[in-house]
Amino acid sequence: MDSFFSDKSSKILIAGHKGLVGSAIVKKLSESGYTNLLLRTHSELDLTRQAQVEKFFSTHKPNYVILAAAKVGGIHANNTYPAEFISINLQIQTNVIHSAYTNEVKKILFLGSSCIYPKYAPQPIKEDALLTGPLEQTNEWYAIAKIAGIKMCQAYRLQYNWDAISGMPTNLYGPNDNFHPENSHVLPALMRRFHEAKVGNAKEVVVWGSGSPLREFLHVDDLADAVVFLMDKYSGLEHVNIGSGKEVSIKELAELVKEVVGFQGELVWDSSKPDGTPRKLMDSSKLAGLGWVPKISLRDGLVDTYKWYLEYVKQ
Ligand SMILES: NC(=O)C1=CN([C@@H]2O[C@H](COP(=O)(O)OP(=O)(O)OC[C@H]3O[C@@H](n4cnc5c(N)ncnc54)[C@H](OP(=O)(O)O)[C@@H]3O)[C@@H](O)[C@H]2O)C=CC1
Ligand SMILES: C[C@H]1O[C@H](OP(=O)(O)OP(=O)(O)OC[C@H]2O[C@@H](n3cnc4c(=O)[nH]c(N)nc43)[C@H](O)[C@@H]2O)[C@@H](O)[C@@H](O)C1=O
Repeated sequence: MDSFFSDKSSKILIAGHKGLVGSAIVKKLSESGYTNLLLRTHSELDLTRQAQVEKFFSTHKPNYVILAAAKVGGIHANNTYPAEFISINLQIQTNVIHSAYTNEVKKILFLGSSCIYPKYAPQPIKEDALLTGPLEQTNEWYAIAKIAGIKMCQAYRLQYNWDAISGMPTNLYGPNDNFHPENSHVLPALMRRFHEAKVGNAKEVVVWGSGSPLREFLHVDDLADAVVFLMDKYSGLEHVNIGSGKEVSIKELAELVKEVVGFQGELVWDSSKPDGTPRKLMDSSKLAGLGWVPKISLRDGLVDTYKWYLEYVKQ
């Protein structure tokens, strides 16, 4: 009767609402008429602190939780801060999932990442490839935390018959992304570098690695749409892949970002930087079978993101 879609006045906690994913989910829910979103910044509520999290849940009693708060970063950040990536993510997800259960949240959605799968998983990667082989080293600490999150949702579902689900997004991008020069993901890093090179009349831009790795990108507005769809339509033990189904090489991506930004110079490849996993195209046919498909092409999404960057980020 009071399902996620039908009761627009339900109290919904969107943890991490200032981030790339959380902000897109807030926008999607607000546009869809949800009126009772519970939003706390990191400084207002530190999710690594168990006592703070428990107090928040027992005071505010959310009906639903979408967990989009995490320690997140690109290949360099993952490789450089392994202790933070495993410990912060384990703490956040353990505190939030457990307090959500004990405070009778009706449903929780946990977000993992496509890096949970084995480095050499058969492509496109189906959900059942989880734990079938060794992980990519550059992000194995983050991946281990994410796998623990999926397993925690499964364990609570099995023991308590509680509606905890997990979505596995592919590489995401869009407004409110992190544009840090070293710690961000490839797409915002290149957008910023090409923009600064264009403005500074630089002749060349450095791009990391060999350019040969393949990646699958999804605009964050599509991801937010899929998350709301899963909150309403999916209840099951297995996690669900959320991808675009389209992959590009890093070289193709760099050329596309260069074109969208309007940089006229050359690309220089820095082979001292790691390539990471060679390929991680997910099979998102389970989600398609439930009735959800993405809408935003990579080119349109890049144009939209650069427009946002010019309005909100550029110096
Ligand atoms: N971006 C991507 O390409 C992908 C992301 N994902 C997953 O999606 C989810 C969201 O990622 P994304 O939006 O990109 O990440 P962001 O870094 O953009 O956002 C994460 C948010 O979590 C908050 N946060 C971090 N630590 C804490 C804490 N201790 N207490 C409270 N809030 C905290 C951050 O606040 P603050 O900045 O103030 O610390 C930030 O607002 C994550 O689970 C991530 O693993 C999955 C696949 C790909
Ligand atoms: C979403 C996913 O994202 C991370 O994995 P990743 O896909 O390897 O991340 P990435 O976006 O940082 O790099 C993609 C590719 O791009 C190349 N590359 C070129 N030039 C730049 C560059 O300037 N910056 C970055 N970051 N990469 C660059 C880079 O060398 C690599 O070959 C996980 O750690 C983890 O966070 C996770 O789950």
